[in-house]
Amino acid sequence: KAKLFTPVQLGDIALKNRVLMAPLTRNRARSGDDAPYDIHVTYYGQRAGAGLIFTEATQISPQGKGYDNTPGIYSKAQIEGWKAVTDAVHAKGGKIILQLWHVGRISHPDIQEGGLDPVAPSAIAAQAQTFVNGTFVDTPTPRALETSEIPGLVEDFRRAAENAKTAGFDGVEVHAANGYLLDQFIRDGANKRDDAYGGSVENRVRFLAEVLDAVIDVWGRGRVGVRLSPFNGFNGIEDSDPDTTFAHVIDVLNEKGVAYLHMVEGQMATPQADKEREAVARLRARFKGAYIANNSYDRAMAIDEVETGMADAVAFGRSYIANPDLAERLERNAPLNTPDHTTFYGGTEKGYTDYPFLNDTKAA
Ligand SMILES: C=C(C(=O)O)c1ccccc1
Repeated sequence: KAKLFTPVQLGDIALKNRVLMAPLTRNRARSGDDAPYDIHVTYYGQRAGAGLIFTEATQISPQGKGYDNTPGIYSKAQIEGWKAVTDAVHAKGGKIILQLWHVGRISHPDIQEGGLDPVAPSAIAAQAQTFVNGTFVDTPTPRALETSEIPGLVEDFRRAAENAKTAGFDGVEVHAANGYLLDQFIRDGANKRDDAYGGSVENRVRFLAEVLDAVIDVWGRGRVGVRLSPFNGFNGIEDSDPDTTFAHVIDVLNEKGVAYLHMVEGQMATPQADKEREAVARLRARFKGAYIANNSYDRAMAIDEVETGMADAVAFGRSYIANPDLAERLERNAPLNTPDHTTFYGGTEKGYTDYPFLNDTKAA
């Protein structure tokens, strides 16, 4: 049997297989309180065959929200909503961790409490759009955070990590990828600060290091992972020297002893270019923990990536949208449902919980 379909230990978390469900924003949290509800219990429960489920990105505070209907992990209703999700996944023998998210400048005053400007390391607008009140809007110039606000943000991550524990998750992932707040601090295109959180690579990675200290204090290093996207330009983020910048980020992850690194390889939803593949391989070799590969993998690529030891597991996004039983289908080399991209974002059951299982397929 291919190694992809065998168990693996991710820090303190034992996984039954190495076919993981990647974090997927679906914009279906309940309007009004941004809490998960019964359709989320069904959706995640259906996908419990994955070795591990990463939840969709989940904001740590109202300030950390950037899009319509993304879920939070800061209120009682949200914690209760997520508890029903983790109970359903565990009842079916699955494992699930929550992705802790703060969008930073990828937001809009219309979605911020009191209509305030979104916050970021510097007052530099992303060349990006977000989806607010049912329409795409340009992200505005954010307000640069005061140095004195950083400890409060670290506390927001700590509290969210504690709430995730209350909600029954098996661990948490710190979202430091895809041009959101932590990535905005790391990459020099968005961070022009002249205090201890800007300038040198060490300074730009400081905020992530402090967040990891807080989250590891809550969970222990064996149940904390990090999502990175060194070469992804999504949300208008860039760095003048990603190899150097992310080599230092990896050194910090090694120093903190995080359980795993979850890498968005290359550009969003695009197979890697050769130079990106080589750069990712250098970063992967530098990291001392477990490595999860992600981004446009198909069955053959995933089998090979794990067989050669390049990755300990592979996370699938769009394939898991359309195939609740993806792990089983891949192991049996069965046909896959085609994802309907028109229902990726927003709505309710349609395109969310209504994809068929293999054994649902009418006899041919
Ligand atoms: C949370 C996201 C990410 O990490 O890229 C996201 C948000 C909106 C659309 C797609 C993806």
